[in-house]
Amino acid sequence: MSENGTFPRMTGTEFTPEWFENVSVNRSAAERRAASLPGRRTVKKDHQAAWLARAITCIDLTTLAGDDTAGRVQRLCAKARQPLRPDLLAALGLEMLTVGAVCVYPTMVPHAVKALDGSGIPVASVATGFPAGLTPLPLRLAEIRYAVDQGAAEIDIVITREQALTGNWAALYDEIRQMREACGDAHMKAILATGDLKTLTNVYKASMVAMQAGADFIKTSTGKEEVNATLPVSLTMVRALRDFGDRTGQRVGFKPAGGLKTAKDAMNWLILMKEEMGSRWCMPDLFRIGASSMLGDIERQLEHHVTGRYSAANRHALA
Ligand SMILES: O=C[C@H](O)COP(=O)(O)O
Repeated sequence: MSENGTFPRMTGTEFTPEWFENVSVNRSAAERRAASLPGRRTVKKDHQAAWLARAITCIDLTTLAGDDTAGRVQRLCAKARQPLRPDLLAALGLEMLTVGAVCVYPTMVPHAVKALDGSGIPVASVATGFPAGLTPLPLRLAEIRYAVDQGAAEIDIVITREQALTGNWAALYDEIRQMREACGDAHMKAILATGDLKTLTNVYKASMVAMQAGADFIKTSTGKEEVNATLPVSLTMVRALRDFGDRTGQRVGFKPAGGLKTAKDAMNWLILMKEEMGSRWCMPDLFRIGASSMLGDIERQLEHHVTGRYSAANRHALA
């Protein structure tokens, strides 16, 4: 949440290709900078438990599987309400901790809304023909409206990769703008599916177009591409959102997602955000981690911090 206690919606800008058309991202420089991040001491070791607790508050706890059921979603929501065992929470000196959101497919939204009632945890829904985004645009827009009607407060849309791959940036802008309208008051996260975009230059340009079209967050991946969230891609997107913020004063959030499974991943991405954007971007209104199976490892690491022992991984099996 922002300082005034609300989640401000982004307005975006007119389509402004001058802000990105001549940009070229140097891959080896991005890779070098990304490789240096995990070793940095930005987040001190002594404070790691606090940072891991912070990471939990930024997780979009996710299930996006073909065999999802109401029961699985209910169990996930119970975990979202109480992501850490009460004894660990108490040992860390925390009274309460919840995840950032629960992220599900559209038909699972009503189950999640019901299970999270009264918790203040928002339900996020993927939409727009997730993960490929290749259903006709009117159907993709209708899917957004359906999910919002069912109670989703956040919508994770996917972009049409073809428009990025062919440099049809105006068409990409128009499409995302329509999705933005369809979201109404719901927050929109734009998934770029960066593993499909071939170059970091495309990643930068697609990020800029999504933000101009009014995305509240830019998100790396669906979790279904061959390559999902990586640090060089994330660095490129974060630089784009920093440039966008410098030009417009708008604060867009960032969501890495896909293949992030460990407490170490959480720390690496928090270090990236802190180094590139400052502590303000390490809060759930501006940073989320999309993950179906990271929470268990964070819980294990926090248990080790508190008790000096690791318990078996299957004690923290869910999420
Ligand atoms: O949006 C979140 C991702 O789909 C989660 O991907 P994951 O299952 O690899 O954690």
